[in-house]
Amino acid sequence: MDKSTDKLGASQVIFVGCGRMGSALAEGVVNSGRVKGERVVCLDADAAKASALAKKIGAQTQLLEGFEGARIWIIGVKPNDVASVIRSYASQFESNDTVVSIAAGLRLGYLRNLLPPGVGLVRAMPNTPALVQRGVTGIMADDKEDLTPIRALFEGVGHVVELKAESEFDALTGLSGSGPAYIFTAIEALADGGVLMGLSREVARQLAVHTVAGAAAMVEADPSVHSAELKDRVASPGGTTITALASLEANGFRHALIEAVRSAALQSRAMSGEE
Ligand SMILES: NC(=O)C1=CN([C@@H]2O[C@H](COP(=O)(O)OP(=O)(O)OC[C@H]3O[C@@H](n4cnc5c(N)ncnc54)[C@H](OP(=O)(O)O)[C@@H]3O)[C@@H](O)[C@H]2O)C=CC1
Ligand SMILES: O=C(O)[C@@H]1CCC=N1
Repeated sequence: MDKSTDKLGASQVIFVGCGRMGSALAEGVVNSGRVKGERVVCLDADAAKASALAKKIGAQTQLLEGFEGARIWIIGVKPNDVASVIRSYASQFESNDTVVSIAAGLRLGYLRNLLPPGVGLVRAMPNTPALVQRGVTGIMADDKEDLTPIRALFEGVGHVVELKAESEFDALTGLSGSGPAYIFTAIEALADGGVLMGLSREVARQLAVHTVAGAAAMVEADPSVHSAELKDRVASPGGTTITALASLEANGFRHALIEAVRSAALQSRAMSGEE
């Protein structure tokens, strides 16, 4: 274990809000082995939801008593609930603690005003593939917060990108935060196409998911090869692929994806109160 994972492993990680993103992170973090289940606490307005998750991952449902190490609070409630949740825990935050907000649209300045002085603050935007350790998370510290253990936590569940300007969170949210939903829709539509052309649903699903995973793995394997080159290698002159690519262009495929990222980013910006 290196120093960064050491520091994380010695921490208590508290998930406030164990919904879709909070539970994916909690499960991914424990499965990564970087934090032991016994050091993880699951809290939710719905106690049964927190208990079920805690049971699944060997975590706790109450803060660890007498714990003197650093504590990382992951605030995983809806953006509209973040202020009231932070206020309700404010008296329990200590100077060794770091609060991590994963809420879309909420700026560090807004969050800082909710916290008692001396408490660390980090903004993060993960995505749900964290559940299977294939997430990607943007992180940024407020002030001079030590990002080492937070980086280690999110690296346990995938790739981490450290942002330098907070305005980049809007674009990152539109691309990777919301992005899994675009790809799930693409997988569903590809499978639908296969079913339309006579495949069984299960065979079509397998073909769609492995095609997307395989193409992504190729792009990941060699960053020096542009994805356009990989696309060209599939398209034979006068063949099936170029015929399909022409159809995608005619139907605004690229434009649809660009606009998806842009509109989600603009929504993230609007949620921050900036237009
Ligand atoms: N879903 C995603 O892919 C991503 C989400 N995010 C961010 O993560 C956050 C959560 O989103 P998501 O997981 O989708 O939402 P969910 O509604 O699935 O989860 C939020 C959870 O918080 C619980 N909750 C509400 N109030 C409190 C409270 N006072 N104390 C403790 N728990 C509470 C909710 O309980 P109940 O349902 O009973 O109200 C629910 O279980 C949002 O801020 C979102 O912007 C970030 C990246 C990706
Ligand atoms: O849809 C949302 O607002 C959240 C943030 C990114 C993904 N889900």
